Amino acid sequence: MMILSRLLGCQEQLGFLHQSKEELTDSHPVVCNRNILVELEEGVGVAVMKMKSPPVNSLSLDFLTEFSISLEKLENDRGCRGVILTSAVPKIFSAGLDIKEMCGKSAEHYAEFWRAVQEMWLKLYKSNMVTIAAINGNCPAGGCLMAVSCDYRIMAENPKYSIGLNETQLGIVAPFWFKDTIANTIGHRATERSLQLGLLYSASDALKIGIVDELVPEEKVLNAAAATMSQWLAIPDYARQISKSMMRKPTLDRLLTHRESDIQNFVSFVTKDSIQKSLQTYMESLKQRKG
Ligand SMILES: CC/C=C\C/C=C\C/C=C\C=C\CC(=O)SCCNC(=O)CCNC(=O)[C@H](O)C(C)(C)COP(=O)(O)OP(=O)(O)OC[C@H]1O[C@@H](n2cnc3c(N)ncnc32)[C@H](O)[C@@H]1OP(=O)(O)O
Repeated sequence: MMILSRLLGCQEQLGFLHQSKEELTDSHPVVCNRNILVELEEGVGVAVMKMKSPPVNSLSLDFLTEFSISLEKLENDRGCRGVILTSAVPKIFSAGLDIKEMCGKSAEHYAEFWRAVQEMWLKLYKSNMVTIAAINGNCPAGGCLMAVSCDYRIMAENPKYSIGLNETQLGIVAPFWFKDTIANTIGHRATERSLQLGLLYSASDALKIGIVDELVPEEKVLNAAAATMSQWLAIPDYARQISKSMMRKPTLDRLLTHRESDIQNFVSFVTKDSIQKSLQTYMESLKQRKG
């Protein structure tokens, strides 16, 4: 019930009611949501989802809810066959889960938050559409999860950007389905090293290890994503979708089977004093780094 009311509440915030005439053209209907801009190029059947939640596109409960609703709308739109996921915030793809959602809140809040994280991943990982991440900035932790849940990743070749699952550096543990998703991308051994050490890879190392598929100059990331999209869309949808599902279903089923216990694990993990302390110390270190 709480989730339903949040979804309904969010649908109003989503701004379907607030579109101006300038934002709606025949060829590029744009939906300006609070955190995500969705632009559907109808003739081509491709939507661009631009995350625009400054300063760092952190994945708050509101953001995740909006993301899942937006993706579901595209999934149900027969005119949309592909999605390019990118960022409208300079230098940042996404800073991952919003740490503020995991600090000093109630157990009920943590459970609701974690269900929204699961939902985002389930929707993205099982999408029937072709999904391409156009990674135009830093991409740690939950940001990396989003990227590796797509079918293909193109990253800006900027030595300042990094990508990876750095959870252990915060004193927390990536859950099994984060681990499964990255292992499906880079293999078991590389995942073991990557997770234990909480490695963040430079763009060039990310290409070498296979977290990303291609590097291009920053200003070409979106064009490169569009070019790759047209190659993938040249394959008949039905055959491609069944192949995708064959590869991903066991991983999806594992979370679906253990969804409630995963939420309980998260809540009991994150409510530990030691974990709260680690997260607070990490947030303070982010603030101090600035100064
Ligand atoms: C046994 C197991 C059972 C169950 C599983 C249990 C647990 C699993 C739990 C959790 C899994 C979590 C996955 C995650 O995604 S955790 C998030 C990890 N993210 C990070 O480590 C990234 C942190 N951020 C950065 O490194 C940088 O901000 C940056 C490189 C992304 C950008 O650098 P900038 O210099 O451009 O910006 P900053 O000045 O650092 O930041 C601006 C502003 O934003 C705040 N902020 C940054 N990241 C976050 C975040 N992830 N959440 C909330 N807020 C964030 C930062 O503090 C600054 O705020 P102020 O302006 O100072 O207020």
